[in-house]
Amino acid sequence: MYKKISIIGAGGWGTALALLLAENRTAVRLWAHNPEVTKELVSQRTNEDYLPGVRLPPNVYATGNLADTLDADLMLLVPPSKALREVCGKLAGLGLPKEAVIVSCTKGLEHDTGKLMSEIIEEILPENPVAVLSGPNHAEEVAQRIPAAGVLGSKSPELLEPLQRVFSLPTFRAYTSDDVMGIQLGGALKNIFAIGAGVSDGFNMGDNAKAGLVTRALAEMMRLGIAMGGRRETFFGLSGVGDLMVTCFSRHSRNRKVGERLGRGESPAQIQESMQMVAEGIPTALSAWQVAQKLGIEAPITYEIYSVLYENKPPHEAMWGLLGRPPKPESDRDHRQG
Ligand SMILES: NC(=O)c1ccc[n+]([C@@H]2O[C@H](COP(=O)([O-])OP(=O)(O)OC[C@H]3O[C@@H](n4cnc5c(N)ncnc54)[C@H](O)[C@@H]3O)[C@@H](O)[C@H]2O)c1
Ligand SMILES: O=P(O)(O)OC[C@H](O)CO
Repeated sequence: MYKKISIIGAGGWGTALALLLAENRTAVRLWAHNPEVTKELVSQRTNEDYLPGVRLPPNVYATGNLADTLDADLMLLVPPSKALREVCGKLAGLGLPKEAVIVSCTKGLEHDTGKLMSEIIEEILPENPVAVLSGPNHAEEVAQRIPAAGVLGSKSPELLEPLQRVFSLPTFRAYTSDDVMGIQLGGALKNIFAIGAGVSDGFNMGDNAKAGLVTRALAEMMRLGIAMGGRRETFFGLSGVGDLMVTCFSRHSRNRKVGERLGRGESPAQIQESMQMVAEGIPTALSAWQVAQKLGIEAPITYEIYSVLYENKPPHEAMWGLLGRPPKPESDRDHRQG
């Protein structure tokens, strides 16, 4: 069992994971990027801006000094995806021991390279064993010990059993998989579709429209995800359809809320300026559209969300763009075409 756990990133998810893993009575170090957050975590034991209503237990030590986190046998990386490369670079520069097992809990796809988080970690910290955690896990519920399930993935099977033991807690059920790409692709791509589901909510379009959109989103997630190296069955699991459902339907989802605000008439710039928390669907829409073009995969929902976010396309035009596509069979004979 891991004895020294460090969590890099004290946003909502990093903080919820600290509360969860502290139940094992293990020492947990929680690193915050923002000095104000560190101050509050240390002095008040709370994180009101990112995860209101929780209190850190005594075995969680908050720090703003990354060097304090290096003495760890298990390190969870939970920064926003756009900061992961920078965080890994800092850990490498500080000499993170190569024995430390790294678990990426971040959901995203890098701009221009199209790399998943595990690929960035392996590039910068090539000697550390790497795993990922994904699934339908809103921090707000996990922190309140409302039951949830997630999936741990690694290419190294020997990592999975000890990780599963650490993450198996009374209110958290951890599954395992060797499809590291598929798990991360589900977790990254669903955020784009949750923005679309939110637009549908913002338009008050009704339950039929949203169910239709989310179902076609699953087909698109699979087309793109399989072309990028994920396995078909993984997209029917917790990190695929499971996370797609929770993010498209939950009142907690930041991505769904971004879409809802777009549907109600706010601009992408207005929304981003007023949002402190990360909505990964915004950067991922650009990365995924870049990848879809490169691989020649038809990705109409991704394209419409990308156009709304990056090309000032009005959301109602995006919606009509999707409804007005040429008729086609429901199942894709050629998985590249939508
Ligand atoms: N919140 C959830 O329910 C949840 C659940 C599963 C996965 N995730 C994923 O976890 C990742 C983090 O999300 P979150 O919800 O914890 O974020 P958040 O929006 O709650 O907080 C973002 C955090 O990132 C920090 N940050 C900003 N710039 C940084 C930088 N350059 N370097 C390091 N840290 C920086 C901020 O200070 C803040 O603490 C995302 O990829 C998200 O998709 C979130
Ligand atoms: O609040 P969101 O939209 O960032 O989603 C958080 C998690 O990824 C849900 O599993």
